Amino acid sequence: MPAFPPAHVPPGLLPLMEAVAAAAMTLAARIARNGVAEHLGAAAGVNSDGDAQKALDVIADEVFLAAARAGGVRHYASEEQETVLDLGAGAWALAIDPLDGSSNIDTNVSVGTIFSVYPAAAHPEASFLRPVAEQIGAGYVIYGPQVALVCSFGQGVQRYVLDLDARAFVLVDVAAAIPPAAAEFAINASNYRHWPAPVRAFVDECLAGTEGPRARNFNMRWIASLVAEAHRIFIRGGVFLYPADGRKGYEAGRLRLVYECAPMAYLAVQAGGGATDGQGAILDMVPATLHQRVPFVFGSRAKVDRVAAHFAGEA
Ligand SMILES: O=P(O)(O)OC[C@H]1O[C@](O)(COP(=O)(O)O)[C@@H](O)[C@@H]1O
Ligand SMILES: [Mg+2]
Ligand SMILES: [Mg+2]
Repeated sequence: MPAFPPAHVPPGLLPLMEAVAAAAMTLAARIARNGVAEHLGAAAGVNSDGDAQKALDVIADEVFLAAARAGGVRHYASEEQETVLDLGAGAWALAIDPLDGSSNIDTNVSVGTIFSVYPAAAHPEASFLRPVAEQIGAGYVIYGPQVALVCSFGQGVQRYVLDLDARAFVLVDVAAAIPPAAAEFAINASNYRHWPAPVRAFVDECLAGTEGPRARNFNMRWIASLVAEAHRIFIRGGVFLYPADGRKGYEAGRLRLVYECAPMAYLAVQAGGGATDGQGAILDMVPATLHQRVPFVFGSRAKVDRVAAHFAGEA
């Protein structure tokens, strides 16, 4: 049994997906033993973007860099690396957030890996500073009670679950779809006072419930792991928001376009959902810099449209 079922992967990308699946299994096993022989939440420095790194951020980057080499990747762009690494040979460019949700490592809450694939360009930076619509695949791994890999190569979204006994991912949903509407929203509400008016207006109308303009009650969630929020949204719908806000350093939100928002947007759109920065579709963007941040809203189509309508002054 192969580590990754080949049926829905373009043949040229199969070595990469097998390497990614093997890396995910390696990482999942280490995460499951956190605290036994090593402390994965230990401070490990600061990355080029000024984010504090944990031991697991660095380990995950090493594990996926090795997978990239094995999987035919020429250009490797990681949230944990300052510049694009040129691996010398290979046809692909891989953008990766090796470990998403770092603040949750020691709390035994789901963390993940997010990745995006492009054909390699002639120069390392050109592989990623291009229209994000040129992605040819994207996916994430969630290390949760269950390890799952959700990915798309332009023919809908497939969901795979890790069978620990077989040491292989098994296809469980060939056409994962985000329910078009749902009564859940996810945002870090502690930043309410810093949000722009359209985000406050959207959240206010959700909080007003049956007495408000939406005439229904909503539930709120915040896990502080983008991958975990995404997985819930892919299973039962809802919307995720990490807007720009008034805090220093949050002028464009927190999440990175190349490593987080572009792949999630690709998956969301392939699953029938939407993704916007409030003003325009994420999939229409062209990153100006590798570590660029953007405000990010994605999930069920109707809810994303509602947020966009607030930004347009049409709600
Ligand atoms: O702590 P905050 O501001 O709520 O931010 C949480 C967000 O930051 C992230 O952890 C950023 O990702 P990293 O852990 O890869 O830096 C997201 O997964 C999550 O949605
Ligand atoms: Mg992240
Ligand atoms: Mg990360």
